[in-house]
This record gives sequence, structure tokens and C-alpha cells, in this order.
Amino acid sequence: MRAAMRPVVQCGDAKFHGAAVEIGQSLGTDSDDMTQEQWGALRQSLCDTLGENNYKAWIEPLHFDGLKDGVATFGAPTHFVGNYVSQNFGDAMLHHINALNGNVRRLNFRVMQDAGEMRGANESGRPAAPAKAAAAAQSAPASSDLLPSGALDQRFTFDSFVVGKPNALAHAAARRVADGGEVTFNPLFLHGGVGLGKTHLMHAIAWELRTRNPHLNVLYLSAEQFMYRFVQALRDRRMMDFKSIFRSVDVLMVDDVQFISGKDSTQEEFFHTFNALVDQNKQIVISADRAPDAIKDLENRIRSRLQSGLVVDLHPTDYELRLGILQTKVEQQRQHYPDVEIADGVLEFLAHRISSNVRVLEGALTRLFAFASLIGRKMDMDLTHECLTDVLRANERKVSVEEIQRKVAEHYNIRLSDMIGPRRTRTFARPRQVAMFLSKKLTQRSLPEIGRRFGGRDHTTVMHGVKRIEELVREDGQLAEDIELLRRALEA
Ligand SMILES: Nc1ncnc2c1ncn2[C@@H]1O[C@H](COP(=O)(O)OP(=O)(O)OP(=O)(O)O)[C@@H](O)[C@H]1O
Repeated sequence: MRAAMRPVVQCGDAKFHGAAVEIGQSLGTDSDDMTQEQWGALRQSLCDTLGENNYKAWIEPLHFDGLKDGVATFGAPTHFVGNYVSQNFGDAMLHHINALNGNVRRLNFRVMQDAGEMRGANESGRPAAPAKAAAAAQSAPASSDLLPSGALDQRFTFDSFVVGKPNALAHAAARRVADGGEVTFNPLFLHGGVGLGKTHLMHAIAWELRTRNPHLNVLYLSAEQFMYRFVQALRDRRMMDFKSIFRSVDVLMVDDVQFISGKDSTQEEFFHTFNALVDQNKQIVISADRAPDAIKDLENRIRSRLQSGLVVDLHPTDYELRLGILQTKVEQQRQHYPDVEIADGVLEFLAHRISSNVRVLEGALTRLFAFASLIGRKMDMDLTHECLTDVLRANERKVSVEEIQRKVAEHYNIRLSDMIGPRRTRTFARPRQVAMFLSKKLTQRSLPEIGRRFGGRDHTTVMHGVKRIEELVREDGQLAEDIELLRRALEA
């Protein structure tokens, strides 16, 4: 069955002449064919549902091939468009198709074969998809199961990324890549410890590039997904498809590349993909939990390739950055919990105490908001301690008695030997008691253990020293302040 007329789709104020739909052209037809009118109606309802911009950018370039055995197949100008539509509008399309024709179980997207086919799908005068997209689809059609994109998190944008000293360089480099201008450093290699924002920055680059140019073929995936697709292609004897997909991207982003260490065949394929893209001047962005030279079991030629662009380190966060991130995350949480009140000092306390990684910090804040909202309490220090006992304990900095002795001796300007020596004049006794008090508060040591570290003193001497300081801080503001300063310095 062939289409006799072209549907006209009315979207907002604009009217679009629909594509020359040739139903059943590619797949053959059978009794579950959709009619041309139904395709027109489908486009109309998608336009109404998704809005004019989405319709023009994503739906209009599609070519409806036909419906066979409950599978509706569409031609898309690039892998990226097919993948994006499938991920973002697939459910809506299925819903609307089934409202018209209840036989559809699944949607399938394939890459259109040539520019002629793309023009056919794009009669509205908008330029056909770039020639490279056609080139990408040169060989056998790559079906959507080999489209390997990792999902992008909508929250991970440049707007929500807080910049501070430890990540300023990584942020600037990511911004430069996201501008999509000339490829100046290739690859951009971002590395840093757990939860410091590598994935966030990569997603931000991908969002920005896609926003600037929706037809740019940006492929983001983890090294694990790369290996999985590679193994799948080997198993299914579809290496040509695999190579064609990976070598036709405009920007390749591979997260957690340390995953391929020790995996020889995956490294080999990664190396060839990498070279092919660099030769075409295509941008590559890589992340790992360590610098290329620290990744074990990596072939030297790959290591040196990874080092050949710009290698940037995301340093551990500092207090200011953590506080900034918390303030940003509070704004996000407010959307879910508008009524939760936060007492002064709570965010500062969290930024001070939870320094392991941003993911833990974020998790602590989310838990506090949920807790405060559920039991209808203000988010204050009491609630924070109640709710985050485990997190705070896990983040406790392990301070040693020796460190405390050194710090206190420095503060009171006495020698370390006098701190643990026998002299009992106040000049030495008071700092010693302060150090004992801090040892009791900041370490897990028992009184006898502390005593042993103070020149073999008895545990009752330590107990007396701790009690004395507890009494004194109630009346002596200066001493209380000194102790607080020392505690912060030791925990920092
Ligand atoms: N500078 C920042 N501004 C805002 N959010 C941040 C920042 N750094 C990290 N985060 C947040 O911390 C969480 C963890 O970040 P991300 O997943 O990017 O870390 P990662 O470095 O990729 O960690 P991993 O090594 O575990 O993969 C995310 O929710 C992210 O939004």
C-alpha cells in the first residue's frame, strides 16, 4: 500500500507538510498496516503533546517505514536522533500509536541509508541531516540494540555544577569542549577520586553540545558499556556495525576508563576507535579514577594516547566548595520539601564534617530533608546528629594522641617533651590536661591507653585532667575558644 497524499500537521501556529510517507516501503506489509491518515494523526498528536520545538527537532525528520508483526519501524537521520527519540519520546509514541492502532507492541529505529531517503522524510525544507550521518550509515543498517548510549542525568548540567579551587581547571576545560569550537586538546582526560564530579562534568558537556546542536552525534557511555557492546558485536558477528557506529560519532565520551585495564581485546578495539576518531579530528572525553600513568594493566600505546591531550585532575573538595555545593543542593531539595526549616550552622557543620566525597555529602543532606519533613522538625544540630550518626562516625577523622600532643604543645608554645614529661607547673600541666581532654574526646583510646602515651601516667590522672578541663571551660571563655580552635584544626 502506498501513500496517496501527504498529511498536513498543524503545530502551534505553524503548518508542516508531513513527509512523503510510504507505508510498508521497507518492511513489507501485512494486515496490521497503519494507514497514511493514521500516521498523519499520530504526527499531529505528537506535535500537540511534545510541543512545536520537539516536534520539529525530533519527530519531523523521522521516516515511518511500516508496521509488521506489532513492530513499528522508523528511519532516523542519525544514530543519535533515533536513540534520543527512542529514549525520550518512545513511550509517548507507543501510547499514541496504540490509541490509533492497538496492534503495536514495540518501536524500532534504524538509520536511514542515504541522503535521498532523508530528503524523503524531510519535505519541510529544513536541511537534510549532515552528509556524515549518511556516511555513518553506509554499511549494513545498525539496529537500535547496538546504539550504545548511556543515559544522561538531567540534573548534571553546568548550571548545577559548583566551581571552586579544586575543580576550576577541570570545569574550564569541560566548558571549552562544550563550546564545540575547534578541537584544541584531544582527548580531554578528567580524573579524580570517587564522587568528585567527573560524571557530572561529562554529562554537562554532553547536554551543552546537544543543546547547541541537536544533530551532533554525541555518544556518552561507560567503559563497561563499551566492553559490553563490543562483546555483543563479536558474539553476533556484527563487528562492522560496531565499528561503523563508534567511528561515526562526532564526540565520544567514555566514563570510568580504568575499567578496561587488564581487558586486552577491549583495549585493542578501544585503541582503534580512539585513533580513528582522533584522525578525523573528532573530540574525545575520557574520565577515570586516576591519571593514565597510574592505571595498571593498560597497554603503553593506550596510556600514551590518553596522555596526549589535556589531563586534568579534580582535587578533593575543600570546605568552601563543599559549602557551595550544599547550598546549591538545598535549592534543589526545596522543590520537594518547601517547608523544611534549616537552623544556622547546620550546612557549615556538614561541610566541615563530611569531607569524604560529594555523593556522601549529598546523600546526608537528602536524608536530613526527608527526615525533617517526615517528622515535622526543624533541621537543627540535634536532628543532624540523630539522623546522621553513621555518616558522621564514618567521616570522623582519625586523630592520634600524638598528633593532639603536638598540636597542643605548639599552641601553648611548649616543647613536646614537656607535654609528656614530669614537670607539674601550671605552664605545662594545663596544656597537658587540655591534650588529655582532647584525646578523650577525639580518639577511641581508653583512659589507661591515654595515660601510657603521657609518659606512663595513671588513668586516674587522665580522668582528673579531663574533668578539670570540663569544669574550666564552663567558666573560662578563652580556654573554651582555644579548645574549639584546636579541635577544628585537628579534625580538618
Ligand atoms: N562541583 C560539584 N557541584 C555540584 N555537584 C557536584 C559537584 N561535584 C560532585 N557533585 C555531585 O556529586 C555526586 C557525585 O558526582 P559524580 O557522579 O560526577 O562523581 P564521579 O567523580 O563521577 O564519581 P565516581 O568516581 O564514583 O564515578 C553527583 O550527584 C554530583 O552532582
